[in-house]
Amino acid sequence: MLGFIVNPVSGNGRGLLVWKRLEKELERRRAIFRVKMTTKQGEAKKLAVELLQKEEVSKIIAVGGDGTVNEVISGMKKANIPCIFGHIPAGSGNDFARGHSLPGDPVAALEHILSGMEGKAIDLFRVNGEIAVNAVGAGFDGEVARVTNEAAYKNWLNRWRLGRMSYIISVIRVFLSYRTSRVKLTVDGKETRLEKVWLVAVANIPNYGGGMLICPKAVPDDGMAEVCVVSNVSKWSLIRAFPMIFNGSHVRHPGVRFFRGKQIVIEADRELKVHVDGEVSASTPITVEVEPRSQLICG
Ligand SMILES: Nc1ncnc2c1ncn2[C@@H]1O[C@H](COP(=O)(O)OP(=O)(O)OP(=O)(O)O)[C@@H](O)[C@H]1O
Repeated sequence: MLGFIVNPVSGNGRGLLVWKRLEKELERRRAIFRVKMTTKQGEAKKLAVELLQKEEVSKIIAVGGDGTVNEVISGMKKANIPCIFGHIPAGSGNDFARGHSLPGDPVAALEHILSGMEGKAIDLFRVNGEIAVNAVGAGFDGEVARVTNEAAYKNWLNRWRLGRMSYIISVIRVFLSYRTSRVKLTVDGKETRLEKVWLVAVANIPNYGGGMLICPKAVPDDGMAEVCVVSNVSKWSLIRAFPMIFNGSHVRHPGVRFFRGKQIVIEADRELKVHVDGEVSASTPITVEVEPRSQLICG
């Protein structure tokens, strides 16, 4: 049996519309399924645990965006009952879907899940005990995630289906006031001292923040995390270089450095906000550990 967890508010309401289409399609195919709708933040994790413990599901499918993907996989790991994860993208960013080349159209994505193929194993990260599926970011982008979450304009813009706009406003607000920091980065025991750091991103897939290619060489099943550091760049040089991140050409910029490893420790001279798959959850210091090929996905 298939278990669906739907975030109806993902993608500014797209989650619910996508589910209505899928429900019709599942009924037409006489598929046997259970569905659970989230009613608040964080609930998808609990629902995944319930589906695994109380129903005999062979696959759990998250309908929503990257926040929902994170919560559902976190629940699956918490329940510790092996099960294949499937995803139907209905969020605003959908980095997981892009990073794993999943179909964007909901019915095509369902077809893909129903096709019965064996799951493929992907790496997960553990960040101070919590699960990360796509990426973790400390510094500038952690602060952007915090400001967006707390902003009064977020709900207002969401109501008008302009969720992306609130993110852009937050980027500009944080950019104007952001102070860089000193960071000690330890990758598999090897320390590097970094000055004037804007951000440290640790990625499992190349895609980031809904369309950026922060770590173009990240591979989701190689047992390694790819680390991108942006440091020693002035504000104006950063503005000029920013568009390069959309096609991955920032890799040649002198202010951008990459590292790779299985265990990444980020410490800073002040507390830096950290986002995990786009949701603010921690502050530095953090330890990111790769859990190699620890989740099966329909991919
Ligand atoms: N019923 C609900 N009401 C309010 N928030 C919810 C509800 N259900 C889930 N959430 C929260 O909505 C947030 C956003 O969900 P999600 O990330 O799936 O969508 P998105 O932000 O539109 O997409 P993306 O992350 O791909 O940009 C998550 O933090 C989740 O916990």
